[in-house]
Amino acid sequence: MMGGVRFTKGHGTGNDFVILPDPDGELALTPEIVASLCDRRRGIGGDGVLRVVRSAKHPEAAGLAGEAEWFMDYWNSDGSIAEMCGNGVRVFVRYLLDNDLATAVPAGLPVATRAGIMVALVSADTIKVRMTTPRVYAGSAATVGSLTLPGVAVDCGNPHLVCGLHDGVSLAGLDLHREPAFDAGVFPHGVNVEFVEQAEPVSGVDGHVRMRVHERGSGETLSCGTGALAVGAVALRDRGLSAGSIAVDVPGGRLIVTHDEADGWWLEGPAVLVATGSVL
Ligand SMILES: N[C@@H](CCC[C@H](N)C(=O)O)C(=O)O
Repeated sequence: MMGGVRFTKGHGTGNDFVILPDPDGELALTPEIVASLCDRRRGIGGDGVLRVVRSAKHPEAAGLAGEAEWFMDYWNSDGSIAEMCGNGVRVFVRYLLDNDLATAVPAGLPVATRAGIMVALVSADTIKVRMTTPRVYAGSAATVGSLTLPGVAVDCGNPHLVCGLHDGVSLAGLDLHREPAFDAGVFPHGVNVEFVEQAEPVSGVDGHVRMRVHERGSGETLSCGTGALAVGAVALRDRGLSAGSIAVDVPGGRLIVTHDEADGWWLEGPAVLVATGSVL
């Protein structure tokens, strides 16, 4: 397949990635290769692939090379390409730092993505990234089995549909083995669908919610950073807050979404590397 190619495995709140170092953009990645690397039984296993390539060496990022040395070339586990991955970019930064490809700077480490430049602040346990401003723009709905749930469309650089649960519907009870049905007129390129329920108050934040997600191109995952951003934006809006922080619990842990009117939208959580190896 790609004999001898080195990889690292990492995750952010259980959203896991195969990281492929390719500084000069020489790997001939295809959707089939990505899908086989991500296969959990016959491959390494992952929700997606993060190719680590110099911006100057990738046709989609060369224009950003003056602002960010590295480009996160993100692929979903089915081999499709996405604009952005919030957990992915945090794990990508952990990889750059641990492999001496970049150093953390107080002003933030810039990373190029298909959704533009993201800037990362690093601490011992977490990586916090300034994200694209989420745009809450339309009402829509998702159908899971016999249940149709109204929701709101949110553009986070990639498409999201945030659906709140009404009384009598439990988050744990949703069957997300299959892709929820959605309105292709609203989401012509597919959509990541988040299901949200309110959670008990926790200190230090303005709200606390729990979510599950069905990701475009990857199925149900343990976490989605851009999904948490979309959910956080809707939660702040629903509380009438133009700034503040929301704790978003995902099956794989907790992410914190913060909006600071002067400093933008931030996503914070753990980012961990777990193994390295080479593809046979
Ligand atoms: N898990 C990611 C999102 C990955 C891309 C998504 N599946 C899409 O196709 O838009 C995250 O942490 O944001």
